[in-house]
Amino acid sequence: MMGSQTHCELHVVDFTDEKMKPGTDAWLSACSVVRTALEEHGCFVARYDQIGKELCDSVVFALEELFSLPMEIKAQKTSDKPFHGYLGQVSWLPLYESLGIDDPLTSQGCRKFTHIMWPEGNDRFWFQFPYSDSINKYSKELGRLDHMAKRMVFESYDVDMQRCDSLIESSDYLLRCMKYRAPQMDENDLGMHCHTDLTIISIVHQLNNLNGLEIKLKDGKWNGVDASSSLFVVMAGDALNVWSNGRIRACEHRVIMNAKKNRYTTGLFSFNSKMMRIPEEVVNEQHPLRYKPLFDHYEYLRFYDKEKIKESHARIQAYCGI
Ligand SMILES: O=C(O)CCC(=O)C(=O)O
Ligand SMILES: [Fe+2]
Repeated sequence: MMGSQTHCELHVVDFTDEKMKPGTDAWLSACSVVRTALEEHGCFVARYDQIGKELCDSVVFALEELFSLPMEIKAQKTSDKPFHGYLGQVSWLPLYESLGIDDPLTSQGCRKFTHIMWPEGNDRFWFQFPYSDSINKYSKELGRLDHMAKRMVFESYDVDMQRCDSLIESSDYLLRCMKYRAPQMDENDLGMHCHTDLTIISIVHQLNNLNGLEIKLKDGKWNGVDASSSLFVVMAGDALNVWSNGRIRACEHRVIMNAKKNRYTTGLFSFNSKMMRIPEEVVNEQHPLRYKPLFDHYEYLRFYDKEKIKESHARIQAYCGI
């Protein structure tokens, strides 16, 4: 599965630009790039330097410790929602392991997770120098990027900013932490099969600078994304496809493990805790209403759990198509 290119075919939005604030020309033109990118490929690459190498290193160190815990301990992180708990030792994804941290933008969320992994009250790992609060700090910065991306999407379709604020306020977050070990001689290089996420937006970061994430472009070609501490892939999930009345594509992506070392990635996943309504601004003559106008995100997750429909279009259509 060789031959994918770097991120050059994907749209890049530069959040390191000081002028990137609502109301500026830089912001306005970014809004239009974001909309084009999401309609074409379901994602864009964000250049964002608020996290920095040092914080990344400390999160990598934290994940190394976390995944080196015994399997029985990791398996204690369970959840009634798909992909929120521990996943590992999956026969068809032998390289892959993941753990979800609920509510990672708050220090209580991070602490609660710590207590599941270290029930003796071993806060040493999270709260002592040099990793003190690093996961929380890291997640909060990703959260800021998530909010900016959502504002840009709403603005690009001329949807009221108050409705964006209320969507953001009712967003639940999950930090998925992932580890892929290097394949052995007799194993293939598939880290994660092609899929779309069930989220509103997922922000994926190749944390320890090892490539592997590939995006399926509009024309069906696979496009690799360069790993860097300052590059983040902002992907539309199924719920954003529904919100946009099908105009934004849910991003199809996969992971090919060509690294010889353990690869660590994170994804900040957002879900809507309240009913989401398709805004009338995205419905018009050329784009007649495709889905039932009220979308219950957690019911959709339960539907996925029950029906296990792999293909994104078929899944969304079966759940809320009209
Ligand atoms: O690890 C990656 O690069 C992507 C992971 C992913 O797609 C997911 O967890 O949904
Ligand atoms: Fe994904």
